[in-house]
Amino acid sequence: MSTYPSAILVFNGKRKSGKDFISVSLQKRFGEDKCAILRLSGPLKKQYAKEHNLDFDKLLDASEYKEKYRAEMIKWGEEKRRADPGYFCRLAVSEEGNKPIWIISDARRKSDVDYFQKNYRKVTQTVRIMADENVRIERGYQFTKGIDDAESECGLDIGMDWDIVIYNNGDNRALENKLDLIVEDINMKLAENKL
Ligand SMILES: Nc1ncnc2c1ncn2[C@@H]1O[C@H](COP(=O)(O)OP(=O)(O)OP(=O)(O)O)[C@@H](O)[C@H]1O
Repeated sequence: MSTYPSAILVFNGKRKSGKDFISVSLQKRFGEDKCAILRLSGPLKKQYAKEHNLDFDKLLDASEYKEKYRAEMIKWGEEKRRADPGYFCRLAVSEEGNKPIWIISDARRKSDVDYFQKNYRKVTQTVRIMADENVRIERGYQFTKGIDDAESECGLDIGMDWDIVIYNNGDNRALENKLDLIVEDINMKLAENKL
């Protein structure tokens, strides 16, 4: 079940830039009762598993199973999106969108951003998480051909005008200040009915 949200943050960032870490930090600040994290990759995996008779739980963890199907699953996802660009966004919203604030933790394509900007224009803000490559490597990133050079990882690297940019290079005090400001701004706008 979903309700019309009061505020949406649509996140994008390279692998291991800290999208999940920051989503959870922000959710804690807003309160879990008010803020939901919507992962677009969740419904993709669920649908893929369903249509291909696979074990959904194994697809979600970092097992060999996931690696085996990853490339095939990306291709399948692209085809679904081509036919219906909002397909996975709609599924994510219908499963998790029952709290007033949504964090979309993993927008990967222009069509993902478009979906929220088009359907929830007034309440949507786009957020780019930035981290240097050496920091991402320390967090476990390893360039993988066919994945890190594919549209699913690079589709939003250029041509976007982000509402908010968050730097996550290890200075956690600066990060916390930034997250506090984001939460303050949204809470203030909500209180003033500006969102
Ligand atoms: N500011 C931070 N302080 C401490 N640890 C961090 C910070 N940012 C990220 N990490 C850690 O780095 C690792 C990668 O971060 P995270 O999973 O959030 O990245 P991601 O962008 O969601 O990655 P992926 O695209 O692969 O899902 C995690 O173990 C996370 O806990």
